[in-house]
Amino acid sequence: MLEFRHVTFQYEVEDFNIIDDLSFHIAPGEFVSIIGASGCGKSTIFRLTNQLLPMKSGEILVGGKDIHAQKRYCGYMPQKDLLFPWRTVGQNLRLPLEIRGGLSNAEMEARVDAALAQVGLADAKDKAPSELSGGMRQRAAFARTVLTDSELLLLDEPFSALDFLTRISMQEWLLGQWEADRKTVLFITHDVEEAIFLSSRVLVVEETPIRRLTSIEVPAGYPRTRACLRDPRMIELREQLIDLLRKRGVQ
Ligand SMILES: Nc1ncnc2c1ncn2[C@@H]1O[C@H](COP(=O)(O)OP(=O)(O)OP(=O)(O)O)[C@@H](O)[C@H]1O
Repeated sequence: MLEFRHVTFQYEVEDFNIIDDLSFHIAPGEFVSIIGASGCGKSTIFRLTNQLLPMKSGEILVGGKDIHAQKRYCGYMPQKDLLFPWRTVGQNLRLPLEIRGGLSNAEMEARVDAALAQVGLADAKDKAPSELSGGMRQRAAFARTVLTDSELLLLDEPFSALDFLTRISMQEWLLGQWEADRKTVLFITHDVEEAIFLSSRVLVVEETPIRRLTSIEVPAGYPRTRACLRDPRMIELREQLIDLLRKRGVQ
């Protein structure tokens, strides 16, 4: 679904390639987390994938095709929900449909209503984003990301600003969504436990410049509950990942 082929990228103000000849591959329907120390370049991988940044060399393929030959091939959810405060929740969700065009008003409303119902926000359609809790705003932002109709979702620390309990319930909620429609998810997080609870595979950034990602399989199947975190193999993996990150520096 997503393939980096020898991708190199340098920020203009820097004198080195932060991404240096990087190759990796994500299969369709996988849920893969990327973990690594703060500032190591995780979000840069997303910004290259969605063409917010231009690569120096290499190729990025989505669904087997070069990204430059495609539009709307990925949905992107940044760390902050970025709902537009002057639009209602429903109007925020309409945005990707308006940008895409080709749908009647009634069709757009029907899609927005279905998406809101799916994330448990049917009653929030006419509210302002400021009237929602943090968890509700993240669910609305996720619904808007899904309405891009992309098979590939890039979620950049979507729950980092939430309190502990809301975060746990959002993780469970996201797993349920993913188990239902099996889109390909690439998920950046600082939280090792969050990574292993959600993912089938974890990609670890062990060094900057990023030349490779260390891929580690998570020894748990789906459907999954938090009980899996008590499995000795999961506990061992959590400690192994923490050690890997510590080797590189403070998280
Ligand atoms: N526009 C920019 N120009 C120059 N340097 C940048 C730019 N954006 C990010 N950087 C630098 O590139 C490095 C990687 O940034 P990036 O946001 O990809 O890291 P990250 O791993 O996602 O960090 P975090 O986990 O803290 O969000 C950082 O050192 C950052 O200072």
